[in-house]
Amino acid sequence: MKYLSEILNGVPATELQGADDMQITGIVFDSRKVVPGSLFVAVRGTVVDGHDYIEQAVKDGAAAIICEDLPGHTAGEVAYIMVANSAVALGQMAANFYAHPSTKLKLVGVTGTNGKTTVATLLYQLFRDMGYKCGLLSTVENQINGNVIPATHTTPNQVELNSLLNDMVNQGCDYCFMEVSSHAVAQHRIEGLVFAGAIFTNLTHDHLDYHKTFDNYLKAKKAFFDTLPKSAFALTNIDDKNGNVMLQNTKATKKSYALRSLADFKAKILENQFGGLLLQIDGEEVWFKMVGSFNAYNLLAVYGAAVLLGQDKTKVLTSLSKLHGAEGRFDYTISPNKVIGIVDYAHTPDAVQNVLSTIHDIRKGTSKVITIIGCGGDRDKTKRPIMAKVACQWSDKVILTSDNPRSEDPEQIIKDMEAGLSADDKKKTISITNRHEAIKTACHLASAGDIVLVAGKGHEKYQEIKGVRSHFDDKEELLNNFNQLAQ
Ligand SMILES: CC(=O)N[C@H]1[C@@H](OP(=O)(O)OP(=O)(O)OC[C@H]2O[C@@H](n3ccc(=O)[nH]c3=O)[C@H](O)[C@@H]2O)O[C@H](CO)[C@@H](O)[C@@H]1O[C@H](C)C(=O)N[C@@H](C)C(=O)N[C@H](CCC(=O)O)C(=O)O
Ligand SMILES: Nc1ncnc2c1ncn2[C@@H]1O[C@H](COP(=O)(O)OP(=O)(O)OP(=O)(O)O)[C@@H](O)[C@H]1O
Ligand SMILES: N[C@H](CCC[C@H](N)C(=O)O)C(=O)O
Ligand SMILES: [Mg+2]
Repeated sequence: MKYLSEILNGVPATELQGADDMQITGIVFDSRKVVPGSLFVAVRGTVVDGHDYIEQAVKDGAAAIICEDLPGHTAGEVAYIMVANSAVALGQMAANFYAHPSTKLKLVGVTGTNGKTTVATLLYQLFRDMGYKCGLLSTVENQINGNVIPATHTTPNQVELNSLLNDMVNQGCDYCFMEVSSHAVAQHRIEGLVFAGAIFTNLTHDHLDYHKTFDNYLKAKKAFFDTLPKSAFALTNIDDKNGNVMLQNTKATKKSYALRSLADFKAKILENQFGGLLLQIDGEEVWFKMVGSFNAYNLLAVYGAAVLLGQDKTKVLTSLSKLHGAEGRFDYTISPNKVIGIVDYAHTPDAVQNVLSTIHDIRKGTSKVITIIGCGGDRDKTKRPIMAKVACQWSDKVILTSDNPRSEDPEQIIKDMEAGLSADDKKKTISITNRHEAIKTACHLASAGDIVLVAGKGHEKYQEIKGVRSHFDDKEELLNNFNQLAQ
């Protein structure tokens, strides 16, 4: 319980109707979750407008309403507070409600198209290995000192975020490492948080369904850096063509990392093989368990952030060299028949290209690469033909299949992918809508030494078809097929 006046502290309200000395049981932005005493925040969404549910919220006992426009009919006993942007106010109020937990630990956010989960997870594992209490907010899962709290989003909403940070503070965490998705920035989910540092990984094609243009997508990422405080660090990948843009208007201390350009943190790849990466970082030669040049960037970002957080360089490198990163990222296994299976979360054109070029660089001369790939439904349609094309460019055989068609027709998604293929590409492509059958077929086609890449779902444990999620696990499917073929 908190007084409404405390929750409204620092929130620029344009108009207040009613009293602000009432007690609030909780902040909700979904009318279906209103209970007596709730503060209901009407947010304009991508599907509906929360303002249309104000009356329902009042009927269900909401004590106060935050809105951008006053409803035509207002109830006398309810307080109505008008703000310029409800989502912004929601962030500020959630931070007030939980007494600003982000200021009671060191909060580091990671943004970029690819690598967020990997970098945030490595930082979490690293700092725990170095003896700190830590929290993690990621696509795969949220964690507090090793306890798992399931995640529904890459970046939680304003209320959940502050509630989780508050739990971390209560459990003595020194650090929280979190992913900051572009959706989260655009929807103001991080409003009201105070960051100790921000990391930019890269920016390539994704989410144009939501942001409409690449420029809007870039601006969403940049907005995160623009709002950092002076006390924070802003660490950017200067090899990325938009790396510098992130630093343009930030008040934070500007730092960079790179493999190719001049930077504050530099690394060089000495060896890249299935066993891991040998990197020269800051003059030290170190073996890491992570595979692929893209992971050299991730490791370097983690190293740079750890040093900027005041950690000892040698201690960081020693710990980091033992870590495996996040589940379902370049996760490889060798079958009894000597086929190499790789499960990876590549679901953007750039990630597919990175993972396949890594496989290309480190495979043995005669091995064939068989790629199983699909594209998500209700997501950016423009990446579909490109992902299929990239998969064909870098594979000997490609099986197009389903990856969470959601509300869309899976066959149509595959057709959208096929549209990117030339006649030659089509010769090495098969389309099998059922992902289980697609993985089975790939395993049957593979011989000793060949590589089967199952792309796009990584750690996910479900397949969502027509809004229904059923259990599905790429790694499990791969292992079952490998074992059956060995009998
Ligand atoms: C496109 C998108 O990002 N949508 C998010 C958004 O929902 P929305 O704008 O569609 O909401 P809406 O349905 O229009 O409703 C508007 C408002 O009315 C309210 N409402 C609605 C119905 C009702 O009966 N009563 C009521 O009060 C809703 O609670 C909401 O506040 O705000 C919701 C609350 O925070 C999110 O749960 C929801 O995430 C959806 C489920 C989603 O799938 N998001 C994905 C795309 C996403 O956010 N992904 C990124 C990662 C992407 C990446 O980097 O790869 C993430 O951070 O997870
Ligand atoms: N630094 C990187 N550059 C390019 N590709 C990468 C990089 N790191 C990882 N990838 C590729 O992207 C995939 C997703 O990685 P990861 O889960 O770390 O990214 P993410 O940014 O968290 O993704 P999401 O937006 O879905 O949360 C990996 O499985 C790999 O194929
Ligand atoms: N965070 C990404 C994950 C995509 C993963 C892929 N398996 C899919 O379902 O499209 C998104 O929600 O767009
Ligand atoms: Mg992620």
